Amino acid sequence: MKGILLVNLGSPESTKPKDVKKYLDEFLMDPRVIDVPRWARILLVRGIILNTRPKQSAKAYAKIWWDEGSPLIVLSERLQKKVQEKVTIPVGLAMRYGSMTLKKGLQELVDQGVTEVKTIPLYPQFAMATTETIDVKVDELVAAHFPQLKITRTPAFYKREDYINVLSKSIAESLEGLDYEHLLFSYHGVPERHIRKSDITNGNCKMNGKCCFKMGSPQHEFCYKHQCEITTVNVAKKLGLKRGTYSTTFQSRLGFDPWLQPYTDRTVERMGKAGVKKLAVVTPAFVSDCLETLEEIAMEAEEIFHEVGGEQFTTIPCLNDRDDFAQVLANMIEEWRIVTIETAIA
Ligand SMILES: C=CC1=C(C)c2cc3[nH]c(cc4nc(cc5[nH]c(cc1n2)c(C)c5CCC(=O)O)C(CCC(=O)O)=C4C)c(C)c3C=C
Ligand SMILES: [Fe+2]
Ligand SMILES: [Fe+2]
Repeated sequence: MKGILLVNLGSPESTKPKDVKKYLDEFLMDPRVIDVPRWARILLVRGIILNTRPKQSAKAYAKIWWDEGSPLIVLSERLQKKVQEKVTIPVGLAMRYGSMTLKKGLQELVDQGVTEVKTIPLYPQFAMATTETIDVKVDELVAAHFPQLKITRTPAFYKREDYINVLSKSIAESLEGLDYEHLLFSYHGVPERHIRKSDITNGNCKMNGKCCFKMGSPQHEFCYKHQCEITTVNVAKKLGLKRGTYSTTFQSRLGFDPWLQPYTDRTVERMGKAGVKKLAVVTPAFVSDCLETLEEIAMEAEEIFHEVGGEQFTTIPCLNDRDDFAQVLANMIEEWRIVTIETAIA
């Protein structure tokens, strides 16, 4: 029997600094997130970051936490339920970090009689720190604990027409009747080094703003920057946005290395200073609202904008458990089910 495992990032168990520290330790010690030699990662993460960040992040989490728990987890669970209602095979949910482990997620499917699993990372764009780390961890778990289990990976879905339609519709709904001057597409950033490492053509991506807009290049299957830029282009096309009324930025940088630019916080500040009064922000790298959207954008970025003279700041919700987004995932599942049936018949 076939089954599905939806996978998201995960959150701390609670907003207590000790739980945030445990979560950040697992997350940041992942070599696909902080991609330096292990000794350097230990020094950086356990020697420096974890001494101060957990307290600071715990305060931020406390501002966005819900009675039911982490918004990211609660929203992922609601999405899983909706997807399950639309398909006939079991749909599980796991997190890459934290207590809802991939191992538990796979085990729950196996316990229901599943022998073939399609993993669906809940990230529209591929990144080494998201999709790749899930794929690699699943392979490790299968080799160690589920040798009979057949796994099918799911490529990033940023250019699927149904996804772009739903993302565009959600933006249009949020902006309906709203007067705004500029729409910012703010994606989670990654260090530029990650883009170079994922470049299967060895150095084709120059990150100079031109190569990532070209179509049909093999490296783009793994180029996070390309996939973010093209998500913006496709949505802008779908919504008929005029040039100059929208732009792409990258948020949440950590550390001192160069990350993808332009940075969201600096852009928001620059726009406010340049006289933009009404700004809207959408965050398409996140499927579920989380710390990075509810706090970093809807609170911090909004505050920056107001401080420099901005008047109206609108944060557009993520796709979360929208019915039409659950349908996009159900479409992906159904396509896989049908292709595998057809292959078996042939
Ligand atoms: C598109 C998705 C994400 C990418 C790419 C990504 C890369 C990345 N993140 C960090 C460091 C942190 N991220 C944190 C929170 C966080 N990150 C994502 C998604 C991506 N990260 C989400 C959905 C969240 C929110 C989780 C939640 O519980 O709500 C954090 C923790 C919070 C904080 O202390 O600021 C850190 C740290 C790196 C280093 C990185 C790429 C290398
Ligand atoms: Fe992150
Ligand atoms: Fe590029």
